[in-house]
Amino acid sequence: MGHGVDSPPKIVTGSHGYVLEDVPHLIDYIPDLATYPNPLQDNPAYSVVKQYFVNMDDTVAQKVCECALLMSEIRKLASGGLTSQEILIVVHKDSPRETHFRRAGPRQKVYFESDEVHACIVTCGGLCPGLNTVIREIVCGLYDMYGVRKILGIEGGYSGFYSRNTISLTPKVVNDIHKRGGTILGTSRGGHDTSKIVDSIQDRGINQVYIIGGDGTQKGASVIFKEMRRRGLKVAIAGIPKTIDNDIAVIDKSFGFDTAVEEAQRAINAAHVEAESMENGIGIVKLMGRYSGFIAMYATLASRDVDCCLIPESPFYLEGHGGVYEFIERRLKENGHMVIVIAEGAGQDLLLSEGINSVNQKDASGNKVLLDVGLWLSQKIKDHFTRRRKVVMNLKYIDPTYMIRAVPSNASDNVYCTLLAHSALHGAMAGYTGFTVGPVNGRHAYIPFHIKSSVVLSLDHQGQDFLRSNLGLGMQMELVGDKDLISILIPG
Ligand SMILES: Nc1ncnc2c1ncn2[C@@H]1O[C@H](COP(=O)(O)OP(=O)(O)O)[C@@H](O)[C@H]1O
Ligand SMILES: O=P(O)(O)OC[C@H]1O[C@](O)(COP(=O)(O)O)[C@@H](O)[C@@H]1O
Repeated sequence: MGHGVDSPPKIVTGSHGYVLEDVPHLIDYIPDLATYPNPLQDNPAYSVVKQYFVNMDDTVAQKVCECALLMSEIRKLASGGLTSQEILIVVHKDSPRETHFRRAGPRQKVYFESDEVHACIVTCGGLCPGLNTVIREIVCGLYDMYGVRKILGIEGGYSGFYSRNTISLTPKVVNDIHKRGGTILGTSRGGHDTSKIVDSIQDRGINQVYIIGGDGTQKGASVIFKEMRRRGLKVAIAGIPKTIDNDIAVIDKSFGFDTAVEEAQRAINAAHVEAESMENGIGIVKLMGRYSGFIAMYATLASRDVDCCLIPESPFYLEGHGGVYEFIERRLKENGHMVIVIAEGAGQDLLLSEGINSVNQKDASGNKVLLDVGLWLSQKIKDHFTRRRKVVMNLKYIDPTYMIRAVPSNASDNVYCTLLAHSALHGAMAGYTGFTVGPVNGRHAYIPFHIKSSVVLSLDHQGQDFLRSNLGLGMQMELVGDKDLISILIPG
């Protein structure tokens, strides 16, 4: 048994350019595994649903818009009873198209007996609203749907596998945790020691590992999976992607993002109240977004109080025609006050060019530590207007980052986390491994690690196109300067 560490990705091709980026399965390296009927079929809740299980050949198209289904094929599928949405998104493996992923969901056969399962859950990296909901739903889903009784919580992220305690998780223990922020398991950066982690999993007899975390975490999960496969262990590794920044291209949305946008409204409201209460009032709010401006942009669009939104994808400048100073001056003249939202990753090049430098500091996981652009911008604006232009202005700076991250997930994220957790555990029970899970065009899919960890979505041009094509509800966008600065004017 066992398999080369560098086994190539499982890619299945079909006619009409169909490509399935498949996920590994335990039988890839342990061929004679027994299968069992899915216990869900005996569950009274499912007995009335005849087509509950996902067909082995169902896959999800990555790009709906590029699907080139012929009308004749659409008619054929429609006559087979599929809805138009299913025709576009869930297709049989023989249908023509580009990249596809295996559709998530419960399978007819499972590769674990209920009392054989010994699962564990770990949360790694930064906090994000919804972590507790995902934990809760993995525990309750395994327990209630599959009759699993042994579920361990690993405390303190990856390093907790070999240096911390574990908690026994039952539906009773996790019952109310979705109402709390953070993660009941604790989390950490750094400390990924593959062989110690895999030893710990092996020594404890764990055979399903649920790993909740961002890009770094999923890279770590991928390495753990490869080592499991090398050792030939019957252990399913399921990743659940977490990023509050919502910057993973392949999935529709990440959990916690909705909550973050909602929570950011409180900071923007406060900035607006402060700004409009004073002569020449300026409220500046820094929001999360290391490499992408999704939170800043969505929070801006949701609020209608924001005049200018600066994101990492669009470089901006301060001085001269088309610069931020000019824009502020005009806005104050027009309206007497203004609100600026800036994503944490925006304008980093400007700080560096001024010699403000973090000596390339990295956090324990190796992520670059960003300079505080919100503080910097606030100071620059104060200096410019009070010293150089002799204008009386009042500036208030709000950085709500950790207040936003620490809240419990909202109702919509709770629903999403529940579905995500269920998709993950159905996949692990069905013997899939080395995958992350997420919605692709509205359908949950199992996505191999190599796809997940390599793509980060940038709003770049898309952001501007998105705004251009979607504004019209009384909002107006203005591109200032060399079409670099995105500013959103929202008539009060
Ligand atoms: N390339 C990598 N290989 C293995 N482990 C990694 C890798 N990158 C990050 N990790 C581990 O993943 C965990 C979380 O990573 P981090 O970057 O802090 O957060 P996030 O998962 O949110 O991106 C840390 O324990 C870190 O050591
Ligand atoms: O202060 P910390 O814990 O290092 O986290 C800060 C980082 O985490 C984030 O909030 C989000 O990270 P994720 O995408 O992994 O959820 C970034 O926007 C930010 O750069």
